[in-house]
Amino acid sequence: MATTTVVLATAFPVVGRLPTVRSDSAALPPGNGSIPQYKGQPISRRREVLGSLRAGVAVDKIVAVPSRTGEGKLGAWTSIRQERWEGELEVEGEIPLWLRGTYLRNGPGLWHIDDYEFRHLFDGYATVARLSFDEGRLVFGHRQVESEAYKAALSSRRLCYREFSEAPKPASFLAYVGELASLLSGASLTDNANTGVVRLGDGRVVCLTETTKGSIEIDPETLETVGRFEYSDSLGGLIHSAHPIVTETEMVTLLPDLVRAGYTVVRMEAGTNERRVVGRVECRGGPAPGWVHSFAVTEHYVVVPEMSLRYCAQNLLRAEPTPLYKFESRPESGSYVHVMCKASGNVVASVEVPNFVTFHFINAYEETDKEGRITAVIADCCEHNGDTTILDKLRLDNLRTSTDQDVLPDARVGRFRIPLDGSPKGELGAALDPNEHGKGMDMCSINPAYLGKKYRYAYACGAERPCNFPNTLTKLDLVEKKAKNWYHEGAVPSEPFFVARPGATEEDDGVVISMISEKNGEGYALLLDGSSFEEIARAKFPYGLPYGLHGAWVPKKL
Ligand SMILES: CC(=O)/C=C/C=C(C)/C=C/C1=C(C)CCCC1(C)C
Ligand SMILES: CC(/C=C/C=O)=C\C=C\C=O
Ligand SMILES: [Fe+2]
Repeated sequence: MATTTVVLATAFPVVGRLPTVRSDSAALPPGNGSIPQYKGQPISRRREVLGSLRAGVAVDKIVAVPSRTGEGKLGAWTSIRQERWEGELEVEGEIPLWLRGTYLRNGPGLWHIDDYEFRHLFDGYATVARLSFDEGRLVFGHRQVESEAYKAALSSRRLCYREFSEAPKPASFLAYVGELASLLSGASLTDNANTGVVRLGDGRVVCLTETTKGSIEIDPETLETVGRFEYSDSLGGLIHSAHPIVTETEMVTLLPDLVRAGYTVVRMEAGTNERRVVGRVECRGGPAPGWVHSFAVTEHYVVVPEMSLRYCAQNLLRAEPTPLYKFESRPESGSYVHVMCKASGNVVASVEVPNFVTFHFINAYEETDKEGRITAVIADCCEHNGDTTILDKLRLDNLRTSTDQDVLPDARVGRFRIPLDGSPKGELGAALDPNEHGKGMDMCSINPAYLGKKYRYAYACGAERPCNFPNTLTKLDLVEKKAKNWYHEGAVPSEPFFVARPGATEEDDGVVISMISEKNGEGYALLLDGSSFEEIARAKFPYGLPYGLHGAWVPKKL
């Protein structure tokens, strides 16, 4: 079998081999097929290797690689297994000399086990990419996160744990009863830490997902899996928000309580593994808590969203995915936002708000009157106009096949105003005209120095239509209510990540990093100037990377 070797002119050694590639995703037909059988039964969902990759690709051997001429296509949605790749990239343009440190990006990049294809973007096994910047040079690394779920799939060649939409199918009723027990104990839940990555105040780097056990420490330099991040407290809780708020001193997160619908707000001091309870929010709607992927904080408060898209016990138990996966839409139960005082743990406001759907909060801050009294909390999020269909639009067959159709549902910067005067209702509107960003809106970042404070700029992915996925990088000016957009035909950019210039006094003084998957199957790291939003540098990857979700910045130790 022919393979292509990528040779890079580099002062750094290139470590590792090119990835194992499953298929040319762009050419994959839609369709579901059946779930693999549990406990050694045959895997029944099979597909041919399609497109321009060489036939006979096997998962466990490096037998096919993309060529640099584009004959091996690696779109954003191509499943890739990469045990380790590391090497210096050639840079076009200029990387600012002050940019010293490592950008890490995590995401689900391996969407198959042998011939069995995962269905949903969120199912794939975690894949971390790194860009290390120093003295204007750039080193790239790429590696799988070695979760138990990933290792078990690799060795037994089948799905072994419950992923976001996939679950091993019990072979018999008895096995089903066993499954129920292991779901309740958490034993069957995945630890596939594929959503994001955070650098704790003490320097440890942890990959995360929504299951608590899916907290996995990695080495930011080698990307090696260090081991499971164990919480030393006895708070338990099988799930948590995938997006804790992390500062130099602490990490704050939410633990949804599926039994007594509510959320526990917890804080973990840097340097410890012990979460302590800040307070508890009782849900106002029922019967289960609303799904919480992320939340927001201000200087004094934690903003706890309660969406009417709620966790659903029946759907949690199902092996086959439903259109809303583990959730159900209950608009009649109402939507709420709760505000908890960080110092006392008291809930100081709990308001009903219009129906909303969000994955990602952008930021929040306190509104004050002329006397400096706090009158309200303002919280911004990437809001999908209350429409839950975005969740199903992130199915891989949709992402792979409807690239030229305008099927991305509209979204906006949803701005909540939560009064602190005891009023029963909060407001929700668009922070700027959604046409400014093509009515696509997700995957946001801000200057971290403005966390919880009044802020002006956010960076996110917007849309240039027609599209089936956010395909622009957009800089949002929330004061002027304008957006500047970066777009390249056919490209899929990942979350724009803002890194401030040390010593900067302007909010947008810094760079924005994104990884781009190109239409021709290649890809590159892109650096935009935070202020002008113009390109300042790019560096081509040795092969196109699968799409990734969220990132973190690890400053170079000086
Ligand atoms: C990748 C991403 O953004 C979200 C991943 C979410 C996951 C893996 C959720 C998993 C879950 C289960 C396996 C069962 C319990 C519910 C839930 C937390 C949704
Ligand atoms: C990629 C995404 C939504 C895109 C919609 O426009 C959501 C990702 C969620 C998990 O991190
Ligand atoms: Fe997320």
